[in-house]
Amino acid sequence: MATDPVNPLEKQAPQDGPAASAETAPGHLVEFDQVVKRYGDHVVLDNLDFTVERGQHVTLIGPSGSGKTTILRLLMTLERVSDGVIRVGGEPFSHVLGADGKLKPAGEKHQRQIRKKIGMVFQQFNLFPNMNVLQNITEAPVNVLGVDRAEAEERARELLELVGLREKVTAHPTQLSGGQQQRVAIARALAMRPEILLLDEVTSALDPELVAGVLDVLRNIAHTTDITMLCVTHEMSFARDISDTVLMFDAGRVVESGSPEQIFTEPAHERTRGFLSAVL
Ligand SMILES: Nc1ncnc2c1ncn2[C@@H]1O[C@H](COP(=O)(O)OP(=O)(O)OP(=O)(O)O)[C@@H](O)[C@H]1O
Repeated sequence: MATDPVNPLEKQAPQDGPAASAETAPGHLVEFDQVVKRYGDHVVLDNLDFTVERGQHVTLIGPSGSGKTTILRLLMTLERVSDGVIRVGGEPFSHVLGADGKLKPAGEKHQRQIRKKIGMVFQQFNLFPNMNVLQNITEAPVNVLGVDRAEAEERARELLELVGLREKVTAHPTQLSGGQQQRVAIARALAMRPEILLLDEVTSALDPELVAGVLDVLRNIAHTTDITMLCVTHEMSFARDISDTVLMFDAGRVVESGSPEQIFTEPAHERTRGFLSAVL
């Protein structure tokens, strides 16, 4: 499919299977419904409720250990809920509906199907060291989604343009700076045409002088595409720029949520005020 070279994310190709039906599914794109995550006796997420709407940019802020990364890891099925239900596109993600009408923990296959809607960029870029930039970006679309190679390469080039690395098509990861590698990782996540992009402290592992370039790329994506974003960041000015909603976490719960203006200018909760005064 031909895509607009300036904004390759604007037109999302229809996907196979459940993902296609989720395109039209009513309601929240992501829903955490009374989600509990425990490690032994340690309650990391405590009856957590929140929703993300299609096209919304939601940022999770809060002190270290408050559970932000765990939320993204649950969505990537790197962890399982201890209790409660996560829904994506209206479908239970962590559970399936049994013949008896009751929800039971979902199997790997169900989770993999729904996970196709989700792309994630981690702190560490984790590019394949033996592949060049183009191969890194096209590997999963071709081998996981079965996209035609020529089509995947055309899209990869458009995405490289979007992240400002058009001239690095044949470079290998070791020939790139950390910031450039992270921009390739962003392109790689977008190449899967996710409905939701998860960003987990994507600049934390970068040298300070490389942070701005990566954040500018993400600002551009946030402002010029309609992709849904769920972002964990310690970069407060970035959170302010891209978010529709900011969720302030403490001890596995949302203590306050609101627009960036509300949260950063007039935080209502004492815990938010304390956190912001420490980090701003
Ligand atoms: N595999 C694990 N086993 C035991 N405890 C864990 C595990 N993973 C995370 N935790 C604990 O869960 C809590 C929440 O961790 P999480 O990484 O979600 O916090 P966070 O808010 O993202 O913190 P940070 O801002 O430092 O990344 C922490 O107390 C952490 O030690």
